Amino acid sequence: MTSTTVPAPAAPPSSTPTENQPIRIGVLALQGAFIEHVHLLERVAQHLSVPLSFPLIRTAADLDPKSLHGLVIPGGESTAIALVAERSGCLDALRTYVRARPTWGTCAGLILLSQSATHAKQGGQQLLGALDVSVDRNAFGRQAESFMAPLHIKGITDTALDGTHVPLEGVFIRAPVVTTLGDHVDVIGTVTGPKGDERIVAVRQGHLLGTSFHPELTQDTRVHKYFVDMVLKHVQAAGDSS
Ligand SMILES: NC(=O)CC[C@H](N)C(=O)O
Repeated sequence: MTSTTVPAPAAPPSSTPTENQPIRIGVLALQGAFIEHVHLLERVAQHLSVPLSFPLIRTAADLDPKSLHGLVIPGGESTAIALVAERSGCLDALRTYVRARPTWGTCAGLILLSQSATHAKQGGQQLLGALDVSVDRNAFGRQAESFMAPLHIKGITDTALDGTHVPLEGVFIRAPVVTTLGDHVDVIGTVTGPKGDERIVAVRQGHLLGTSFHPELTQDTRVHKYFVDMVLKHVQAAGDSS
């Protein structure tokens, strides 16, 4: 496993029970835009006093819930990620992991986390099934119909320190939308699509986060900070950093 560690800057001791052990947030690196997530997470880590590391996750052994505190499943192609996961023998470990620890799926990652997906390939597409939603894959059309749109996400400030309004920039590339929701799923973001209709593009279900856009392709670290905070709170609540 490749690992990137960002040393914590000299700062007052944190209340997080890390005992100098880094909190490890993995990025699934089977296919897709994984390294971009590592870069944004590293930028978030530079502003925190807690030591964090961001291992690239490729095997079942990498997915030990005792030593991996959170996981990002990147965008890419959900069928390809599922296929590689199956062939490399980590699909079941992923299924177990995402039920236990904070996991954020972006775009293809959201599709993988969900319980069902339309436009799944004939013969079925392997999903992790932890997030109680159905998604419509490629709901906005093909690659050429990719678009950017301003977004507001519940729980993420869109007011800058000087009081100006700075919405997140949503990058949608062959993006899915959430079409049905289980009782425990909160809608935290919608977007007005190119055809003027309001679509669900960000959801939260306890320790799971799903976004159909790509914050890792922008310079804005707010969604990554939101997820890091989710992981830190989960570690604190569980007292399981060792
Ligand atoms: N940018 C993306 O991750 C696209 C996901 C793609 N629509 C899929 O089905 O996997």
